[in-house]
Amino acid sequence: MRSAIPVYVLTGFLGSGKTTLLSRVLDDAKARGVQPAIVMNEVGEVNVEGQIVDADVPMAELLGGCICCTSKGDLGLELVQLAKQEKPDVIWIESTGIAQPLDVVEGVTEASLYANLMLANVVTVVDARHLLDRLRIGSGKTFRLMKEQIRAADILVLNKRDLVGPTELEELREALETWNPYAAIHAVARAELDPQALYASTSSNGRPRDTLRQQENESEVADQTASEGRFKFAHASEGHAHVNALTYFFDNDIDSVRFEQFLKELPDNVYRAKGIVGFRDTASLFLFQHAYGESDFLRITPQKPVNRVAVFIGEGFSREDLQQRLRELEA
Ligand SMILES: Nc1nc2c(ncn2[C@@H]2O[C@H](COP(=O)(O)OP(=O)(O)OP(=O)(O)O)[C@@H](O)[C@H]2O)c(=O)[nH]1
Repeated sequence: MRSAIPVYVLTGFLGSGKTTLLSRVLDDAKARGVQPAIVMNEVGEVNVEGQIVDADVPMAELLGGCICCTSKGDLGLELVQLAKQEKPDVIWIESTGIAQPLDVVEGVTEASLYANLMLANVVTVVDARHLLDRLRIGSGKTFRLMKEQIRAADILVLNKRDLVGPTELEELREALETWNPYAAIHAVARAELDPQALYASTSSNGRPRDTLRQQENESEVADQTASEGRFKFAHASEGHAHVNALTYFFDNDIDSVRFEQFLKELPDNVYRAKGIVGFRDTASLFLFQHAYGESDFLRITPQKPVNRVAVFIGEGFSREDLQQRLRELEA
């Protein structure tokens, strides 16, 4: 019998660099002749990056909700279907930036009851700059979720090291080691690391998955504080109550300068924006990314028709205001 298909879970807060890392993983798999399959989960109604992923990589999409609550059952079904139909060598799940990792892990382990697959590593990508800022504040739901994602990891990718200084990087490394003494830490920029490091076996470092699960259960009865070196795991639905998303489809091309200005002026409670836009001053399409105050534009030539669309994810922002401003850009 063929050995079980390893399933890797990629997690990390919104905009930390998960897709950047996944694209390296896919390139590496292609170069080595390994057939991957991916499951991409998005809070918005559209999988922006999924529209430009290589067509020969089987992909399941879970849209309009987070794996760890609204799409949890779907994750199991998609995994079983992918495993049986595509028979890939490896499956990567990119969860939303707001996913509670342990719920995703549970979805995978459940699926392994029905298909020949098994949970391999949980890889958490951490945005160095963002974590540092949250560390300074030292509380809040986002900070708690980041810590949960860090604690659940077998491998930690401390990304965006270009945005912090050496002393700050050391401070972050110490925090990661305190919260998760079991995971290997890779401090990188642009998720630049040898993807083979992600496949390293974790059984040898004795990472106690069961202990982690036990801690989660304990936390339901004990309200622990960060100062005690432990913290409370929020229940998934509570953790998401504050998150909202807007998906906006453009009917028209827009002006590039005004759009850049619009991104710069996005309110602080919009953590993440991404999409595909057409600009009036050029015939090309662009994939845009906006995370934690920084924007990127990449000219794309999709091999299939794509939507002109923008997705915004944040906490308690006014969807109506944003929609109005987007309509003005189209006028
Ligand atoms: N400065 C800097 N920017 C980075 C780095 N890595 C990724 N980015 C940028 O950060 C933005 C978000 O990267 P993604 O890889 O899309 O992040 P993600 O975690 O997949 O985002 P979501 O799926 O929306 O949660 C993009 O604009 C990237 O180009 C890095 O190391 N340094």
